[in-house]
Amino acid sequence: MKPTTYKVEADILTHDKNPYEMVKELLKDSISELNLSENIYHMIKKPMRVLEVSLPVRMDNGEIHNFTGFRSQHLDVLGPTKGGIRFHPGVHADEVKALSIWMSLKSAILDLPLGGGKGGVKVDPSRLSERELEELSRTYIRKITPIIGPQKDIPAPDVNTNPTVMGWMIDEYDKLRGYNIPGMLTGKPLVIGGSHGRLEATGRGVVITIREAANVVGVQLNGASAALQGFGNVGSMTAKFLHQLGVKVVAVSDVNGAIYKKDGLPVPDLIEFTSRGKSIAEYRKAEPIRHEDLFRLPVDIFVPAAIENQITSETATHMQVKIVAEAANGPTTPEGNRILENKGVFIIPDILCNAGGVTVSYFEWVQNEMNYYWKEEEVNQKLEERMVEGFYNVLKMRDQKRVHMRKAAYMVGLKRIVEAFKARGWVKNHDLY
Ligand SMILES: NC(=O)C1=CN([C@@H]2O[C@H](COP(=O)(O)OP(=O)(O)OC[C@H]3O[C@@H](n4cnc5c(N)ncnc54)[C@H](O)[C@@H]3O)[C@@H](O)[C@H]2O)C=CC1
Ligand SMILES: O=C(O)CCC(=O)C(=O)O
Repeated sequence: MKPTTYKVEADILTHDKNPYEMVKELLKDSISELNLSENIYHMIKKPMRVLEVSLPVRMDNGEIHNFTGFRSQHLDVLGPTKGGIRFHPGVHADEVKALSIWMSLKSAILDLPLGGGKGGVKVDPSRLSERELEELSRTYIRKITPIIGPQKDIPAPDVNTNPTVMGWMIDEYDKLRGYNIPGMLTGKPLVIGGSHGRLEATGRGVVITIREAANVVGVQLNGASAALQGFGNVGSMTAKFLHQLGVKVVAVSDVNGAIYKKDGLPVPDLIEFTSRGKSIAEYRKAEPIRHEDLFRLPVDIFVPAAIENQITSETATHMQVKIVAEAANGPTTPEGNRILENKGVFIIPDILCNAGGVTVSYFEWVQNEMNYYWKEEEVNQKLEERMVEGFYNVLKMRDQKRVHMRKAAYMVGLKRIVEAFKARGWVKNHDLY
């Protein structure tokens, strides 16, 4: 029976797990490592604009439920702000603020002419009918229309949103504007201006960074083992490309359960299974394990591909891995990070690791703007070049400054942003040191 109340989880905002507090600490540290003044921290710590919207939706039972949504636009010094929209019960203002800051850094590391934005609606979409979901998606885009646009702020998919949702959203925007504006959001279905390769892009980019990290660490990928948390767009595509490189994906999970197979899961079969709307917990060709066991497996590569705050002081203590590839945004708490760094784990930080998504979104937007479309090989080749260049820019910073990969990634992103501040005259030389 359909629930008639739409109660969502309480905010879990202890200070050390609040992603906005986490990202501010990291910004402060990295700015000081670059010997830049606190002026830069003060300019960058707050999003330039955060909009909160009320989203009344008539539910199938006739009642009106008023959901809450947000859009945070962090910084447009490098170009229009850009970033996904998530539908999740845990969405809150500080989460979208942090996610928008990560988007600014991500685009800066990959040398994209974009700033950072992010949006979200506090909702459990699994409780909505398709009609309710469509109405919510259209209502959300109407409410944020005054602040978005192809030269202002360009949304895209994130957790629990996908090309179908993007299709409804762009249709609503086009109706309001009176003509079609394909570059207004990315991650669209191909037939209405999406890009080849966008669906796979984040996972493909994650695996490019894993391949390069494996070279640095000395892990032979053919025959190596991996465990993944989350099997949605990013997790499943990461599994697919790891499998293609000969990596044994021994364990995966989703929100409902986790499974294990010592000799490696049949990844293509699992992707086919979950694409039919089934959950990992229902897959019978592998052994069910507990969520927490996923973190205890001795594997070469661990990929968090779900939500924030999963690698914590509790879980990191048990991890026995060589590489952590942060496919999710903000999956590691500061304490979890310290534990992994002390163990000598090579961490590919989120703002580098998962940047393939926004990179191909940028390519989609470019194709929309010129109204000329590339073949998939061209998109993938351009993605490969950007990811490899981003990876080695961060590695170089790590080696020059003798810092860990996360701080190095922040430093690469911040350096570019500060250059843009200078170029626009937002800061003068005396503000910098
Ligand atoms: N979709 C994209 O292009 C990009 C996504 N990301 C990040 O990647 C992560 C995953 O995003 P998507 O794959 O797009 O979302 P999705 O909605 O397609 O999949 C999320 C997956 O995580 C699972 N999950 C949620 N909570 C979990 C938990 N507590 N334990 C285990 N599994 C859990 C869900 O069941 C689902 O399998 C997010 O952090 C997102 O911000 C980052 C860059 C781009
Ligand atoms: O594709 C995009 O524009 C944004 C993807 C995103 O939300 C992310 O990288 O976290």
